[in-house]
Amino acid sequence: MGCLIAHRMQQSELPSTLVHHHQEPIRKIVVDGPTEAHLEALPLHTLAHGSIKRLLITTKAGQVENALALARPYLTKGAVVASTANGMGFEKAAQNSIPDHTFHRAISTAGAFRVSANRVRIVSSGITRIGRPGASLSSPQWFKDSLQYLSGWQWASNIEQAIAGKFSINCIINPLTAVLSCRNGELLDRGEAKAELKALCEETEPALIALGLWSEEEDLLATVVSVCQSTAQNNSSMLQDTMAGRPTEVEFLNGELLRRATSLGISLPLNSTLLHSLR
Ligand SMILES: NC(=O)C1=CN([C@@H]2O[C@H](COP(=O)(O)OP(=O)(O)OC[C@H]3O[C@@H](n4cnc5c(N)ncnc54)[C@H](OP(=O)(O)O)[C@@H]3O)[C@@H](O)[C@H]2O)C=CC1
Ligand SMILES: CC(C)(CO)C(=O)C(=O)O
Repeated sequence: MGCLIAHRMQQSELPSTLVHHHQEPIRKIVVDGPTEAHLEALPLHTLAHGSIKRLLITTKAGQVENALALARPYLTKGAVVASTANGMGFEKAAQNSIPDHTFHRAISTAGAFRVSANRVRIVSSGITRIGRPGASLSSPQWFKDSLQYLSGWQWASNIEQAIAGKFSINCIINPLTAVLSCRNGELLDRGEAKAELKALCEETEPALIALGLWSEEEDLLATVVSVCQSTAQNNSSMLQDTMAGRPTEVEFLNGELLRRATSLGISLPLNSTLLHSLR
């Protein structure tokens, strides 16, 4: 995600620096998109303390807190910080690691994945909504000066809605594709997968509604089916993580859903089984 955004900023001639948490610079990252491009990533420690005015953190949900703690000395007073991570349940810890700064969320339908250590493939640039949870502000000046120039980027005065919508869909597609080891589209093509998809939606939708994360007017199964169709060839991010032996974001999806549902006395056995098999 970091390379996708850095690439888009480079194309739009918006000044940006791609920074990573390792010791040495990466001189050449190849970005495969409609055209091939190259990026360079600098180690965070080579920047001057107090020099970052705007920071987009593009780690997985479980790494946001640690990445922010590393970045904190490099932020200017009043710096704007945003995370592109999916899922829920990491926001409080993230905000606590940068008490003097405001934490934003960016929710994206983009698709990019690492083909190898220094090669990234962009599948789609998608739509990215960014906003400040808990504050319904109109588009701030820093957004108008920068990210507004990236096509597909929008200011969201109600970012919670975008977070909840993506969370709900990811709670269904991601664990099922990871456990069944199939592409998103195969959830619809394989009979037993389709039955599991339907059963998981039936269990999850009332809990999401009770938690205020999904609207009664929307049909979760129909929405999920439509996302599976439009991303049929994708390996979901959770399947990519299990295939690469990386930790998944399941704790911030089904894990967080189960914690919230339990607090309302709702039990979700299918979600619980998926969580335990992916932990
Ligand atoms: N990829 C996509 O198309 C989309 C991704 N997202 C979301 O964006 C987030 C990032 O996804 P994605 O880019 O695919 O994930 P990746 O795992 O590909 O990249 C995460 C990056 O974070 C780095 N990292 C890990 N730990 C730390 C740390 N403690 N401090 C600083 N950097 C760290 C990793 O470096 P290293 O591996 O070297 O440790 C890696 O470069 C996820 O939450 C994902 O769900 C949302 C929409 C689309
Ligand atoms: C929508 C979906 C399932 C697309 O692959 C996704 O967001 C992910 O893989 O994390």
